[in-house]
Amino acid sequence: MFSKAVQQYSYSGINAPPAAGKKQQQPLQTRPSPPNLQKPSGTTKRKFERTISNTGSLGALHGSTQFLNENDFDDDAAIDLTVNGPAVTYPTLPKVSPEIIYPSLPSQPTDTNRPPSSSAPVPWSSSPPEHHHPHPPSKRRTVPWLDKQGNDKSLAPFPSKKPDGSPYPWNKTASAMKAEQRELRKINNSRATTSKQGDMPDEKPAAVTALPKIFLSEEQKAILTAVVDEGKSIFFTGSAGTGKSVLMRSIINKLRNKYNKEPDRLAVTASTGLAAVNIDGTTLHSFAGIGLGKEPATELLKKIRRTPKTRQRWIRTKVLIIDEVSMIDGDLFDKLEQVARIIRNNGSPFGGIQLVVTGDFFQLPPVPEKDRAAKFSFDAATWNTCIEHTILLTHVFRQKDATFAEMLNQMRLGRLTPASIRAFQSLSRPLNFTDNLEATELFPTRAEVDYANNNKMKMLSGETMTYTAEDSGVMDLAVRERILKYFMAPKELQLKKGAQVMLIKNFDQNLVNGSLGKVVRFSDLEMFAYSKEHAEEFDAAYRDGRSPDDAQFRKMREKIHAAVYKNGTSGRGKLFPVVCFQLSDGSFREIIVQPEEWKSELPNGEIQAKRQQIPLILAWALSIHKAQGQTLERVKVDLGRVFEKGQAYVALSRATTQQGLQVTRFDAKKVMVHPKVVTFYDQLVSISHVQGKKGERVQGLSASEYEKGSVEGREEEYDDDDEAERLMQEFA
Ligand SMILES: Nc1ncnc2c1ncn2[C@@H]1O[C@H](COP(=O)(O)OP(=O)(O)OP(=O)(O)O)[C@@H](O)[C@H]1O
Ligand SMILES: [Mg+2]
Repeated sequence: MFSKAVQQYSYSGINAPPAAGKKQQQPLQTRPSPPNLQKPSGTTKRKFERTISNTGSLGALHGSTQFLNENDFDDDAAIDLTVNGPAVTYPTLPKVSPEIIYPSLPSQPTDTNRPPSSSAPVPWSSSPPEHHHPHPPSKRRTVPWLDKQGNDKSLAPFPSKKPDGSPYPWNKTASAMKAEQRELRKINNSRATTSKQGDMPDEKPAAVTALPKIFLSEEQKAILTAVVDEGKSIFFTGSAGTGKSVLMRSIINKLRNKYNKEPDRLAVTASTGLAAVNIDGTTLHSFAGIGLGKEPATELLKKIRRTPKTRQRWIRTKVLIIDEVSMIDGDLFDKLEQVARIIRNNGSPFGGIQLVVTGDFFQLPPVPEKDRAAKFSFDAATWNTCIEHTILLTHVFRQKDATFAEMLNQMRLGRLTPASIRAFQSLSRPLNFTDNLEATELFPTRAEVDYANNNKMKMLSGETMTYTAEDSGVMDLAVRERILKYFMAPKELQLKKGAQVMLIKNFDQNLVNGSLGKVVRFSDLEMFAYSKEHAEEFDAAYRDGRSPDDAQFRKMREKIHAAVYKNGTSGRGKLFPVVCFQLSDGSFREIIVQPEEWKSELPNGEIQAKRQQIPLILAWALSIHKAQGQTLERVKVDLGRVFEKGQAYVALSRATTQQGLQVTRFDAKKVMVHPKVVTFYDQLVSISHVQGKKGERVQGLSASEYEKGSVEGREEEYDDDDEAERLMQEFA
């Protein structure tokens, strides 16, 4: 590689600046390196040269000397040049003066019968005789490669066996080599099988924000092409589990690549802070710089114009992503559309910005205004002009069981048949799992969630480990805190051995956001690595139930400690939770969980807030708000508590199977669907196929029943996560 570099750059002579008053030497011609260099016959070989201007006597000395590059002899061919055309004449260098007188060296005895140098060493030295040691050492110096008889050991044949008699690898017979390869293959296979049984590969799986390798369906690919290649403004929707989020992550990845030279051309936003952090984006309010966005568009315009950064953001944006659009109010949509046209001085819909919007209007509705009913985005006056294509994803991935998917779809549309109602009511039986991992219970409010988790933690003995998040971002701490408030990862995470936890980051194909597990111990990385390499020995010493003061086990643990901290470092590394996760295929995997990062980022890359925290939350209980978008193998819902429209469907549609779902107090009246949403989707697809069997009346609500829909007296318990949303929007 170097010779190539030399090849490329060997023409640009490096001329030191001339000494003051001296004329700049003509720089050597810098020429493009010729495509190929041949070694000419008979022409002068020129080495890679570097001329140094002569400054002063030392410089004069140097000046007359052609320094060749230290690697010059690496590969002559790479350096030799074809110097076609007239030989280059070089200016004759000035005579070096004054003459350099070298010190004369003492003459050496010229005795001709001097013994050959290869014979035993003669004590010759360049220092004058008088400097010689009066009593030369009696013992002759030994030369490492000569043996006692003075024979050169390096020429002796290499021993075929190691001192312990075993053959050197290169001296192995073919059959010995084969046996060794068989042995190695056996070890690797056994290691592979143990990892299949759920042991974690040693290295920590780096968490990924995009979902692990998932092959998009034809429907998903068609939307991806329309957005990324054709630049269409698309709204894609579908029932829970139809792959909207997976597709949105793929679209964001592709668009981030497309605009990687101008990242501020792509704005990644979502209606809620939680959904925004899930896609490393920011909230729509924050992107727009409109605060809560309650004022009329003219006021919002003033607000935006007062902040050049925000105005610039509007002008630079080419593609605006909006995830979980169902919570965006229709009036706000219209105001933003008007702002876009005016700020960008562009009369096209949304000021010419390409919109990529997804969500499910049957799930969480817009946060209702105090003084008026919520207005869906599709009710916005400008929705139909801004959205060129609306595409419905129909293939449900989350639920493999078609009957269960149908039940959920009827619930989504508010058209439950009596059979489906009976089926849901039959799911009130308790769930029994043998691996002491309980179902995660979903509650409408955070207070109920904290109460349930804390109760469970109190029942665990053992020490509490507290992990405090490392936060960074905008300087204004109040603003930063408001954003961090809606991060899934908590500021303080308290864990105990035996705690039920949920992974809140995608690690790989099997360990994803939503995977459920139990904390089995706390360990530093060295000890964890040892426990993987010496699983049996470690398990025997540390398995549960081994009383710590049992001498036998104490000895085993001391031996392991000595092996792990062999260089005497008593200082154990930081302790992290070791969690045994249950995978979707029923197997288990044990990993050590280290801190991961979440951030809320503006299109220009400005980090509003960033959090480093262990990617786990307590998972005996979870709020429906936080469960939005999650896929859960084991889930419990008390429908008697649910009061917000769409929440029942959001809660139950997290489950992947009926076996993993427990529903108590199922009441079809709680299934509240806004008739406008039904009409909107009717236009997308005839929903006749979900009508009940001939003559069966399907359960549904009229518009008035829907408006009355919220259960009396429970509004005050609004999930304070939504309060956080409201607050967060204030931040914007
Ligand atoms: N093309 C695909 N191939 C295989 N699995 C997929 C595919 N797309 C999505 N999935 C899986 O289906 C489940 C649901 O996907 P995703 O969360 O994207 O659905 P969603 O429509 O966003 O659901 P929700 O409305 O609840 O947010 C996930 O477990 C995901 O891994
Ligand atoms: Mg989703």
